[in-house]
Amino acid sequence: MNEKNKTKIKNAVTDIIQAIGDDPERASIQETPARVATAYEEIFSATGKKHFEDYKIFNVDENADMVVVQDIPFYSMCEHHLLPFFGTVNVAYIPQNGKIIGLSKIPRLVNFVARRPSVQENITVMIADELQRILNPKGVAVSISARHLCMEMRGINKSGLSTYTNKFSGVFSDDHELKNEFLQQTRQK
Ligand SMILES: Nc1nc2c(ncn2[C@@H]2O[C@H](COP(=O)(O)OP(=O)(O)OP(=O)(O)O)[C@@H](O)[C@H]2O)c(=O)[nH]1
Ligand SMILES: [Zn+2]
Repeated sequence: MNEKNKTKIKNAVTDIIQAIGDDPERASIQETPARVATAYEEIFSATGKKHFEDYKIFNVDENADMVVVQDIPFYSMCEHHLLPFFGTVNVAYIPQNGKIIGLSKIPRLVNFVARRPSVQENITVMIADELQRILNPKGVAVSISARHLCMEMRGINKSGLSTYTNKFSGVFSDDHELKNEFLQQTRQK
């Protein structure tokens, strides 16, 4: 993020502090607008970026049946209230022609997708679509369990609700046994 946009965030946060009835000059919050700008720079770092680029493809002789990376933590911000939603993601794919990706790149892909204002459904689909684009595997499965603070600390005010979303493509959408194997292995609480 460039300095001009960080300054915009700082000024906006100063206005918000004033509008909620606090004093931006109060000693302990004087640095808050700058802190929020730095935090937003990180939290929203992938805003507007369409494609994940930070990966290498490896070729192996034998195809694994199913590669699963489970319980990947994520944090995002809902695009309706700019409040956090967070939880865990499970990602599976079935390689094609021995094409695989470094395992660490899957949590990196999750971060890439999450670091923008979004909704849970879009994050779920975007992770699946990016993996499909990168590897052209036989199939991709993504499931997300998340808590939404906009439902917990305001509005409906219901604590502890979990929202579950799934996206299946390729063989995972055609083969019910495979889909169930994924869902059983990754069963989310
Ligand atoms: N489908 C979906 N909805 C979401 C997500 N995050 C937040 N929402 C919902 O987005 C909706 C926005 O609805 P609005 O009626 O425009 O906003 P609101 O008046 O603040 O709604 P309440 O939260 O019901 O008070 C709410 O129902 C939220 O619960 C998400 O990831 N997916
Ligand atoms: Zn919300």
